[in-house]
Order: sequence, then structure tokens, then C-alpha cells
Amino acid sequence: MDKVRIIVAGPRGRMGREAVKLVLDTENYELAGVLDYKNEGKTVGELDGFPASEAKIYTDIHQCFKEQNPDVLIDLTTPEVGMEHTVTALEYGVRPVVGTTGFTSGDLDKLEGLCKQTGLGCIIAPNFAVGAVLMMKFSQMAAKYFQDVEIIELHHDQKLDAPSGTAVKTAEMIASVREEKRQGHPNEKETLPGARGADIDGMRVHSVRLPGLIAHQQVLFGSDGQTLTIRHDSYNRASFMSGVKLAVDTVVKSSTLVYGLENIIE
Ligand SMILES: NC(=O)c1ccc[n+]([C@@H]2O[C@H](COP(=O)([O-])OP(=O)(O)OC[C@H]3O[C@@H](n4cnc5c(N)ncnc54)[C@H](O)[C@@H]3O)[C@@H](O)[C@H]2O)c1
Ligand SMILES: O=C(O)C1=N[C@H](C(=O)O)CCC1
Repeated sequence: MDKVRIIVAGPRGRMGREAVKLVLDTENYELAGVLDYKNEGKTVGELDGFPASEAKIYTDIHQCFKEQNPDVLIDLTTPEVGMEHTVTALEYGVRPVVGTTGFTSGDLDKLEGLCKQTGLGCIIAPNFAVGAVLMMKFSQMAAKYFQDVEIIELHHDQKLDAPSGTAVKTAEMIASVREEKRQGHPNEKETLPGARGADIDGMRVHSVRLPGLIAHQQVLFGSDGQTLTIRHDSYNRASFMSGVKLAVDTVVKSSTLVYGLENIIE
């Protein structure tokens, strides 16, 4: 069987480093190159702290795709860069696996259209950790019985986007089954703006940023005389890699946009 030729965008980032390792350590994957904004002309093996690899570093995505003709792009960058990479990948016939968070619903609509037009698969996964996907699914199940819910997401203090992609996805999954409700007292008033967190469909979302954390979320449900808390913790970035592998193995066979790993986990 031919190896899956993969480009990793954002290789020197916290997630990108793990993804490069995953690709190099997986027998039927080949690291075709990486996309960075610097180090053009060097190889991955020349970067500090990277395993031996002759894969080339590109700063120009067009040159990269033309020279390497890869099968898959794994993007772990920032929302603006990630969206540009994803659109360009689909235009070049490359299937994207996107872990980058912060895409808007407009971005997702555009990508869905591009997938239809090109017949290519694309996977956007706000969270690759299997436990986090289960947390979201369990929360969706619980929301049928508990209308009142608040989400607390906790991440490291270098995270750029808030709320997290996971919190947004969780709220969307809950909203799809929950009877609409504006929570809290009808006369509730914030005496300090932001005290009640962000509002997604009447659900409150609170973002904590602290050094020492990696990626954590708890979903709290309340009703008469009882609460239910569903919590997930990622203690390292290796926790995301089995999900990245599942997404790569799935996207090479798919022809539509998939938003969320819950749609491909059995
Ligand atoms: N889906 C998931 O399970 C999951 C898990 C962790 C992080 N994330 C998301 O992944 C993204 C990256 O997270 P991180 O913690 O690795 O961030 P990071 O800041 O450590 O890494 C981002 C990398 O992108 C690189 N970059 C910026 N502009 C670029 C460009 N034009 N071309 C190529 N590379 C460029 C930066 O140099 C940096 O190394 C974030 O959006 C984060 O929310 C998702
Ligand atoms: O470290 C991050 O950044 C993470 N972002 C994702 C999100 O926004 O949900 C998932 C977990 C880690």
C-alpha cells in the first residue's frame, strides 16, 4: 500500500511538534514536508529538538503543494492562517485535517461548499482527544434531561482564542437537543461586565487561562436539588495524537466536510 504523504503546518508549535513525531513514527505515513513562516530551505531534521528527517521546510504553500503533491495537510496554526491553508489545500486536491480552532460558522460554510465542489474530504476537529469527544457526547445526552448548563473551559495561558473550540462545539451539540432557555434570574444584572461569561444560546461559557494547565473542560448541569458535572482533562499533547491519526486515516477515504470527531468515532 502507498504511504500517505503528509504536510504538517505549524511544525514548531506545541501541537505541530507532536504531529511531526506522529507522522515520522507511523509506518504507512510519510512526512512530505512542513509549512512554516521561516526556515525556508532547511530540513525538519535541522530544527532544534526534532528527530532526523530530510523533509523540507516550505514558507510558500503553493510551491510546497506543487513540489510535493501531498495527500493530506495537517494544520495546527492560527485561525486566519489555518483557514487560508485549508482553502488552498482543497484547491490543490489535498485533503485537510484541521486541529486549529477559532474558525467561524462562515468559514465552515465556505469549506463545506469547497468540499462539495472538489469532492474532497476535510476534517475539522476542535478536539482530537477521544475523552474530550466522549465528554461532549455525554453532555449532549445529559442536556435532554437538564436544561440548565454552564461550561467552564480551562487552558494554558498561551492560548490565543477564547472560548475554546471545544467549548463552542460542546455548546452547539447541547443546543441541538436542549429546549431553548435563557438561564439565570430574568432580572440578573452584571455589576462587572463579563462576570457571567460568554453567552451561547443562553448557555454561559467561562474561559480560564493559567500556566500549568494544558486543556480541560467541565460541563455543569443543574436541576432541583442536584447537579451533574462532566469533566475531561488532557495532561499532555500526546493525548490528541490518536485522534489526529484517526482523522488522517478517515479523510483519505472521504469526500465531504466533517466538523467534529464525534462524527467519525464509532
Ligand atoms: N484540535 C485539538 O485537539 C487541538 C489541541 C491543541 C491545540 N489546538 C489548536 O491548534 C492550534 C495550535 O495550537 P498550539 O498550542 O500548537 O499553538 P502554538 O502557538 O504552539 O503553535 C502554532 C504554530 O503555528 C505557527 N505558524 C504561525 N503562522 C504560521 C504560518 N503562516 N505558516 C506556518 N506556521 C505558522 C507558529 O510558528 C507556531 O509554531 C490552536 O488553534 C489551538 O487552539 C487544537
Ligand atoms: O491548547 C489548545 O489551544 C487547545 N485548543 C483546543 C480548543 O480550543 O478547544 C482543544 C484543546 C487544546
